[in-house]
Amino acid sequence: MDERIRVAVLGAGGRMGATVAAAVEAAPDLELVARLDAGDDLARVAQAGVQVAVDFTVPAVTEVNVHAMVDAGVHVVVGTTGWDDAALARVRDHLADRPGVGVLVAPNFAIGAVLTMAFAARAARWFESVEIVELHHPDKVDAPSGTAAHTAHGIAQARAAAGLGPSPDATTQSLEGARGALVDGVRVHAVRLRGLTAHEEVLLGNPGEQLTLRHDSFDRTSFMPGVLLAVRRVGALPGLTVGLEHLLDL
Ligand SMILES: NC(=O)C1=CN([C@@H]2O[C@H](COP(=O)(O)OP(=O)(O)OC[C@H]3O[C@@H](n4cnc5c(N)ncnc54)[C@H](OP(=O)(O)O)[C@@H]3O)[C@@H](O)[C@H]2O)C=CC1
Ligand SMILES: O=C(O)C1=N[C@H](C(=O)O)C[C@H](O)C1
Repeated sequence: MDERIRVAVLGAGGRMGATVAAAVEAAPDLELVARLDAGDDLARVAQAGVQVAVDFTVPAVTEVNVHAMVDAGVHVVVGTTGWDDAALARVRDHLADRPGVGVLVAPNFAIGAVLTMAFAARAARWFESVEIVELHHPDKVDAPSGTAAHTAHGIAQARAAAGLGPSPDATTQSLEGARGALVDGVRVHAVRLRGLTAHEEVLLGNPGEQLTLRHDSFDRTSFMPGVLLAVRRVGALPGLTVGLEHLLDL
């Protein structure tokens, strides 16, 4: 009997979807049984006997896809960005009615990026100032990146737990946007530049010193070990899991 996990890729024609499809095809314990793109009927997933669907689509459709997969009893690994607390809460509620089904949403599957987020949260309480710069290819549709938002969230939680207020900033006059966007009270700056793939810097400052944490994804293959790990593990993680860090024993 074939024991391979039956996988579907949603957004299979996209930059990430095509890379994931190739990685699944190359994995001996996984079987790619469906590739879907915009306009394809999601019912094809259930018809193909899919066990795990991987969603790398666009922020506007990813939540609809996840609810459809959960209704079909299919576990889901989500890399698409654009998720906010309200959307995650709706998925959590939905999963309460579907015991045994797992959904894992991760803003970044690159191991180094996950570690950068963890290190940033760990370091945050020791620094007076912090700002995030994320740098991406210019075909990206959302800003700031999901990774930067997740990084800011972890830093904000750590600073709040340590009783730290906002980073000092005497700016009273500025052009709109010059100081970036505030995400959970943390300044985030988004760069879009041809030649880049996916990069992030976390700048932490104290009087007389600075710590810079930087991660670079030079190629989309950097995300594949994390995606495949999630595909293999999501079936044993009922309910909603947010972030690959929960699978890395950090
Ligand atoms: N978590 C992580 O580690 C990473 C996350 N990402 C995120 O993944 C997402 C995709 O990125 P990327 O691959 O670069 O984007 P692309 O635009 O290259 O790919 C998106 C794909 O989704 C397709 N699509 C659109 N609507 C649907 C639908 N309803 N059902 C199925 N497919 C659909 C698009 O088709 P069409 O073009 O025909 O509309 C396109 O092929 C983004 O949110 C990005 O931020 C990216 C890299 C890593
Ligand atoms: O669109 C991308 O390319 C990426 N998107 C994710 C994000 O928004 O954080 C992950 C990675 O940065 C690449």
